[in-house]
Amino acid sequence: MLPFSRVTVVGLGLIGSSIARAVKAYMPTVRVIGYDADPEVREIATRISLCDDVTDTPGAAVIDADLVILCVPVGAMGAAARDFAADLPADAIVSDVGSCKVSVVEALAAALPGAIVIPAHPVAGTENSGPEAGFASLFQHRWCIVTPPEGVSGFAVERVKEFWRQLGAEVETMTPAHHDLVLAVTSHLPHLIAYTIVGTASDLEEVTQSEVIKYSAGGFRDFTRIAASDPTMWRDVFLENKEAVLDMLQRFSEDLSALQRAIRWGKGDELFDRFTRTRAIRRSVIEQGQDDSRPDFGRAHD
Ligand SMILES: NC(=O)c1ccc[n+]([C@@H]2O[C@H](COP(=O)([O-])OP(=O)(O)OC[C@H]3O[C@@H](n4cnc5c(N)ncnc54)[C@H](O)[C@@H]3O)[C@@H](O)[C@H]2O)c1
Ligand SMILES: O=C(O)C(=O)C[C@]1(C(=O)O)C=C[C@@H](O)C=C1
Repeated sequence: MLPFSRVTVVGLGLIGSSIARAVKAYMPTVRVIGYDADPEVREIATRISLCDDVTDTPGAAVIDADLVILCVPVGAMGAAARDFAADLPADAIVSDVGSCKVSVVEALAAALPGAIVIPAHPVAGTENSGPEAGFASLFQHRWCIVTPPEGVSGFAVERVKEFWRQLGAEVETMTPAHHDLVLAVTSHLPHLIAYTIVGTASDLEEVTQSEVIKYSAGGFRDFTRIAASDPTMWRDVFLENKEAVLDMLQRFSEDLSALQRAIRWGKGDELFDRFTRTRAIRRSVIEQGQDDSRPDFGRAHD
């Protein structure tokens, strides 16, 4: 059974446009309405028929919705929700896809007092952004973490979970604080490291820009993909998940210093042990089906 029949997507970039495409592909009878603050994005969304309708105001987009999903940068969630608050039907469920949850939960509670808000985070994406970057299969076999507030209706939570299952995701539930800690180490810190290493390489006076490009065949190339991720989105993630990221960064710096010492003092056993442990982690990631390099895994564009 369909959990919703009228879905509104606010923010028609990579994730919003992927949701719109996935709803059309996997729940074809559901009506999808879209809104984006950027008129150029609205124009593209209309031209490529992303939704059944793209409205010029946020209020018109939500007026008869039973699910509204905010797909804007995490620092813009509160403002985007305030823009449609007056027109939101009382029984509509509001959700979001933000990469961190504690600050988004607070922003949405302040912007939409009394509304049913059930946040979620599909742990799936790419380094690209905008309405033309999305694809329907993005969420297939990927995790979607739902962070329901205490006291919210179990039936409403189940509808949001079922929505994500029908888009192909595996659903998990967590508290917002636990989500932010886990994602700080599995997603936010890796992005910070990628932004740093690519910046460091391009700043080296002894190595020319063309050499960085020419010889970036292996590990560095993978870092450049991550470091090409959207600057607005990631600026907001680091500012809004500040405490958890700083906590993980502190641990990372300590571990990096230990490796630095091991290299300086020629402690080969220490390096070997560490690399053996991390190789085992990579192998269990692959065994659990989370290997992005598999051609059949999640990323196949439709
Ligand atoms: N990119 C990823 O890999 C990824 C994965 C999972 C979750 N997320 C989360 O999804 C959200 C969207 O990310 P994205 O990658 O789709 O970004 P994107 O840049 O592709 O799209 C964001 C869209 O939001 C619009 N927007 C900004 N402020 C707005 C407002 N106040 N009202 C209406 N529209 C507004 C922008 O014009 C833009 O079109 C973010 O919260 C991000 O943390 C991203
Ligand atoms: O695959 C990528 O390009 C991503 O960065 C996706 C990724 C991640 O870190 O896994 C990025 C941010 C999200 O909130 C969820 C997914």
